[in-house]
Amino acid sequence: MAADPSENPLEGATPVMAQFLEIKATHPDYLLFYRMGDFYELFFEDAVKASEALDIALTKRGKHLGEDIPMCGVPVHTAESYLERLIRKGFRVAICEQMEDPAEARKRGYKAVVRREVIRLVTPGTLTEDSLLEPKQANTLASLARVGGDLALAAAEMSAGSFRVAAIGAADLGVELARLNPSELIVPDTLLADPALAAPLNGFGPALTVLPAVKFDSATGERALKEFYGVAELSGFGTFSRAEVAAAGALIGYLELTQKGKVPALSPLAREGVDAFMAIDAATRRNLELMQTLAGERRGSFLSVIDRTVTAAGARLLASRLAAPLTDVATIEARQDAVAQFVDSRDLCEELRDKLRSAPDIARSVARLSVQRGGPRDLTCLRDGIAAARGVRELMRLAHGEAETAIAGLLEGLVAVSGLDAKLSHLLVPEPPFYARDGGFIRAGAHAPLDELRALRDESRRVIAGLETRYRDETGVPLKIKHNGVLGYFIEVTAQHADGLMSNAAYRHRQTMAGAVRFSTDELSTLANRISQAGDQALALEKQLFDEMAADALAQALALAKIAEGLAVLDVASGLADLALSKRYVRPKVDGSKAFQIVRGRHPVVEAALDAARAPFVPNDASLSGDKRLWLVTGPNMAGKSTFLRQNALIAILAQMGSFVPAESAHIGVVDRLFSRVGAGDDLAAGRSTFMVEMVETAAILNQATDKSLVILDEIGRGTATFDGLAIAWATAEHLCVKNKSRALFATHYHEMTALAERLSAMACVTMRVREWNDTIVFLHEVVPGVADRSYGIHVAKLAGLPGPVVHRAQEVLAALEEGREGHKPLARIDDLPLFSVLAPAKKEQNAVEEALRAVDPDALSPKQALEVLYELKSKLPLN
Ligand SMILES: Nc1ncnc2c1ncn2[C@@H]1O[C@H](COP(=O)(O)OP(=O)(O)OP(=O)(O)O)[C@@H](O)[C@H]1O
Repeated sequence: MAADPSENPLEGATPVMAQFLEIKATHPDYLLFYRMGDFYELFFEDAVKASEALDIALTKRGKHLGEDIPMCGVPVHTAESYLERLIRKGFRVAICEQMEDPAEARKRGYKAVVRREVIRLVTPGTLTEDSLLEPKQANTLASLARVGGDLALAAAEMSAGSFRVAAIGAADLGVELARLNPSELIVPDTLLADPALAAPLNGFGPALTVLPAVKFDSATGERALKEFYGVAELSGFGTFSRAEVAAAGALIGYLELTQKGKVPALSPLAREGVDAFMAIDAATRRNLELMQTLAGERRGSFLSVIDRTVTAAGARLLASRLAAPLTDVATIEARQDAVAQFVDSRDLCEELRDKLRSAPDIARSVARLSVQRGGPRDLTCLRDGIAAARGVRELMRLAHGEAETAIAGLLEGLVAVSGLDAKLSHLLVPEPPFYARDGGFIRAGAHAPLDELRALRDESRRVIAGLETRYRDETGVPLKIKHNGVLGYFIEVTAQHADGLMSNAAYRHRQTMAGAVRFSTDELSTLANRISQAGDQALALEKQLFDEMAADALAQALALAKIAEGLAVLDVASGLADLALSKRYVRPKVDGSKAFQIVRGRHPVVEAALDAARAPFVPNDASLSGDKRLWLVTGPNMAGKSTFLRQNALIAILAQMGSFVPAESAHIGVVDRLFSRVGAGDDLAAGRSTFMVEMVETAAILNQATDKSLVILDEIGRGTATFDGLAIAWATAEHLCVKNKSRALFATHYHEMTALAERLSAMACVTMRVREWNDTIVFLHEVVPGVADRSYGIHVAKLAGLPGPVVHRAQEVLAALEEGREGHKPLARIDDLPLFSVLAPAKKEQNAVEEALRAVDPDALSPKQALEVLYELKSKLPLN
C-alpha cells in the first residue's frame, strides 16, 4: 500500500518530493505528469493507477514517511500516446513542466529544486491534439448554469472555435445534451442535487465535471467574457440572460484554468434558440441508430450511410447537422438550394469534391496554434488550406459568379488572409518537420539572415571535414574528428597512436578512454563554437519566425474559421448531392403545414444492406396528413413494420437537415419533436426493468408530443402481460390521436386494436402484405390498407430453427387459444392436448437403454468389453 501523501505531507520529504506534494495537493483529481529531465514521472497512487492503466512497470524512488514511494514514468517524446490511453480510460492529467534550466536552479544553491509549474490540465472536453481527437467527431465542452429559475447551457468546440449558448427548460436538458453530445459537461455542485435535473445529469455518460457553484456566478462570468473578447460590453454579440452569461463565463473560466491562461480562439458567442432545432431525445437517437448502431459502431449507422464528405471538417459538420435538424423553413430551403446546385450539375459536383479532397483541417490547426501547441505542419496546413480554398472559390465563381451564397464565407475569409497566405507560402518548405524546435521548416532562400547563419553552420562543418584531412597529413597519425553531446567536436586516435599527438603542443589532451585518446586544438574549438553558435542562432531565428507566423495566423483566426466553415459547407452540400444522385433522392417540400406525404419512401440503411446483397428494397408510401394522421400498422413478424416506421422518421430528419430524401416525392410540414420508441428495450445498466423503461419513455412522449410532432411507436406494451399490454397500447394510441394530435405510426401485434379505427376517425389501419404459398409465407414488404389476419409468429419461429416438437406444440396451443377466443375455455382445451408432447421422444430413448441391456450376456464379456457396454448404455440415456 502506498503511503498517503496527505497525512503530514511535507515532513521529512526531500526538496523534490516536497515540491511534488505541494503541486499534487492543488490537483487532487488529476494524475500529475511531473517532468524530470526526459521523463514525466508519476508518484504514489498516481503511479499505481497509471502503471496499471498503461501496463508499464511500477518502480520505487526513495522513501516517504518511512515507506517506499511507488513511481512510474513515460518518456516526454512519446508522452502523447500515453496521454491518449489515459484520457480514453477516463483519467484527467495535469502536465507539470520544468520552468527553468537545471543550471539556473543550481545557481541558487546546490540543493535548489528546478522550478516547476502545471502548464495544462488535460480533460476530455479540452483536447486539441490530432492523436487525442477523432478526425470526424466534434469535441464539445458544455457548461450548465442556473440563475434565479433560469437554466442555460453553453457549448464550445475548441478545435473548431465555435461558441454558443442557449436558454433551456429543465425538461429540455436531456434533449439538448443529446443534441450537443459534449465530451465533457461542467456543472455547479448545487445543480447535481436538484431532482428535476437528476435524471439527465446522472444519465450523462461522458465526463461530468463538478465545480464549486461560485464559478458559475453571472457577474464573474460577464467579466470573464469581456476580458476574453477584449470588449467593454457584451451587447455587441446580442442580448444574453444572466443564466446564459453565467454558463458561458464559467466555460471560459474552465478553459483558462485547464489551458493555464493560453486561451483558444473562439468565435463571438452566439445565442441559439432551442426551438430552432427538431427536438430528438437520446432514446430516439439510439433507437434510430443515427450516429452509431445499437452495438455502438459507426459502421452501419444512419450517418455512415449518408456521409459522402471528403474532408474531416465536412464529416464533422454533417454529423452536427444530423444531430440538429432545423425547424426554420427558409434556412432548410437555403441548404436544399446548396445541394440542388450540385445535383443539377454533376460535373461541378465532381470537380469540387476533387478539389476538396486536398483541403486540410484548418480549424484544428488554428486551435492548436491558439493554445501554443501548434507546429510547422499546422502552418503548412493553413497555407495548403488557403490554396485549396482559392481553387474552390475559383471553380464556384466560374460556375455561378460572385453572388453564390455558399461561397460567401470563403470570399470574405480569403480577402482577409491574403497577407498571411503570401507570407506562409514564401517562408515555409513544402513538407516541414513535426516540431518547431527541430528547425528546418523555413525554405532556403526565403530569409537572408537565416540563410547566412545556416551557411556559416554548414560551411564550418565542411571546414571541419577538411581539417581532419589536413591534421592527418601534418601529423601522419590516422586521427578522426568526431562529435558527441558532452565534448562537442574532438580529435580521436587509437591508444597506440596517442604518443604522436601527446608530443605535439598544438594538440591538447582531453580524455583517455579504453583503447582511444581524445584531443582538441584551438582551431577546432573556435570552429566548433562557430558551428554551435550559428546552429543555435539559426534555430532561434527559425523559432522566432515560427512565432511570428503563428501570431499572424491567430490574428486572422476568424477569417480562417470562415474559410474552414465555407469549405465544410461545400463539402456537406456536394456530399449530399452525390448521395442524392447515386441513390435517387429527391428534394422534399418542407413547409409550415402539418403534412406528411411520402411517396415510395425507402429506408437508407436497410436499402444499402439489401443493395450489397443485390436484393431489391420495396418502397412504401406514408400519408399522415389531415384526417388520417395516425396509422396503425399490423403485420407478421419480419414483414418490415419496423423498417417502414423508421424510414419515415429518417426521411423527416433528412428533410429538415436540408438534405434530399430517399423517396419519389415528399411533402413534410416542419416536425418540432420526433419520438421513436420500441417496446421493451433493455436498460439494465440504469437498473430499471425493461417494462418500466418502456413506460417512462411512453410517458415522456404523451407529455411532450404536440400537433407538430412525429411519433413512431413500435410494439409499445409488449413488455407485460397480454391484456395489460393491449390496454396500455390502446389507451396510448387514443391519447396520441385525440389529445396530442401528433402525426404517428403505431406498429402492434395486438390485432384487437384495429377496432379502434371505428372510434377514432383520425386513425387508419395499414398492414404488411404477405403471400401464403405451399405452407410457407412470403413477405412482400408492401404497406397496404387493412388489417393483418394472423401474426405468423410460429412460422417465423420455425424459420429461426426452433426444434420441431416445440413448433408443433405451439401450433396446437395456438389453435386452442384461438378457439378460446370464440367462447371455449382455452386452458381446459390445452390441458386436453397430449401433455408435453415435446418430451415424448424421451420414452423411446429409455426403451433403447432397456433393449440394449437385455441383449447383454454378462458372462460372455471381457472386463474391457464390459466397460465399453457401460459407456454405450450411458450414452443412450435421455438428457436431463
Ligand atoms: N421495404 C422492404 N423491402 C425489402 N426488404 C425489407 C423491407 N422492409 C423490411 N425488409 C426486410 O425484412 C427484414 C425485417 O424487417 P423488420 O425488422 O422491419 O420487420 P418487422 O415487421 O418489424 O419484424 P418484427 O415484428 O419481428 O420486429 C429487414 O431486415 C429487411 O431485410
